[in-house]
Amino acid sequence: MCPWCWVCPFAKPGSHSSNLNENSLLEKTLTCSLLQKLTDAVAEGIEKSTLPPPIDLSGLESQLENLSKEVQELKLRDPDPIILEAPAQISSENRRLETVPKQTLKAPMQPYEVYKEQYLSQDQLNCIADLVGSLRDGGDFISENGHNVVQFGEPYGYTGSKSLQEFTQIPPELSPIIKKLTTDLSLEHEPNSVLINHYPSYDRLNPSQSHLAKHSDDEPTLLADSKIITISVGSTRKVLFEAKHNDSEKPVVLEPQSNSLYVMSRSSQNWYSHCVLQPEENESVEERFSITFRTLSQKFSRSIILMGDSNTKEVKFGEGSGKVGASYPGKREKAARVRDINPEKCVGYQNIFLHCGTNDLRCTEISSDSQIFQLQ
Ligand SMILES: O=C(O)CCC(=O)C(=O)O
Ligand SMILES: [Fe+2]
Repeated sequence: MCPWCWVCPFAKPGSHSSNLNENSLLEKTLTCSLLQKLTDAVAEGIEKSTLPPPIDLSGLESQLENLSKEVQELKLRDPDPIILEAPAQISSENRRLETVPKQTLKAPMQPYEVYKEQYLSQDQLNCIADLVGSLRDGGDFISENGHNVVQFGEPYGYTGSKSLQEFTQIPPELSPIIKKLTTDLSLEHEPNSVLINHYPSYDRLNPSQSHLAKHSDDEPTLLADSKIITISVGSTRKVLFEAKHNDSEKPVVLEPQSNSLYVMSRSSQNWYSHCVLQPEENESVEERFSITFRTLSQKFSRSIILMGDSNTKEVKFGEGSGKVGASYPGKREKAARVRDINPEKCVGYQNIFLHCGTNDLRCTEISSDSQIFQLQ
């Protein structure tokens, strides 16, 4: 690839636009050397001036040296390295370099936060069962890897999705359910996207594909602080949740009964994957429908979280004048110092801005302006 622009696959031609960049680079280099000369002159001036003797920084220097040593040791101390398969010619000494740190992050939450049986009234359940039955009979479902799907509302684009990515009206039968979910679960955002999964009946004589592959609902269009809600109708299946960063955490199995509800948070998707298991060979199960509700915004794929000290407080997210957010939805999280930054708060945002350092750089030993000159 072109080493000047890293885009075109050709060697640099004479008229390449990067010539322009090179010229400005040259100018900047000249400016830099001028600046360096100025800096040196100022430094020399300060040295010759009659300021009081400079503060002794040797203590600070040795502290820094110790800190560097500690960091170095910490890097080398790898309690249980995983040795990657090394080619035969690599000596055992070099194999130490071929290690990757073992990931044992503990999830700060459960894979799902609510499971409730007998959720809908009998009338509501009948109404939903009629709806999914008529969608199935009307040929509305499309076949995806292991099961069938139909989507309504904001289109949910995920890996392997075969649905048309266009808005379709949510069936009116689902509106009271969406209202009920929003109230019962005190949702911050009303779900605006419905994906119905159909898992066909299965038995040994009539075996069928009736499963959903391992995945996480972590698409960038899902609002970071939203929920993914599933209502089950029909026969039960096993939903398996597995921790993504901790092999020693036991998988969790949920068998959602007909007319049950389970709720996952958007953040739990970064810690757990889930799948619907294919029935066992000797099992005999009827069909199951899962009606899943999500809150999506196409703009959210440009979402921002801004973490920082009081200097960032004027940045207001949301719609309307003076607000960032019409195009770049997101939020500001206060983090006065580096240690206040909570990485878990960043989950689900596509752009993370950290504005920090000014409070951490505060130097309590400096009591007057004149002392500032002494810190070269
Ligand atoms: O059917 C279920 O319970 C799970 C559905 C699911 O994971 C999904 O639609 O993303
Ligand atoms: Fe899912």
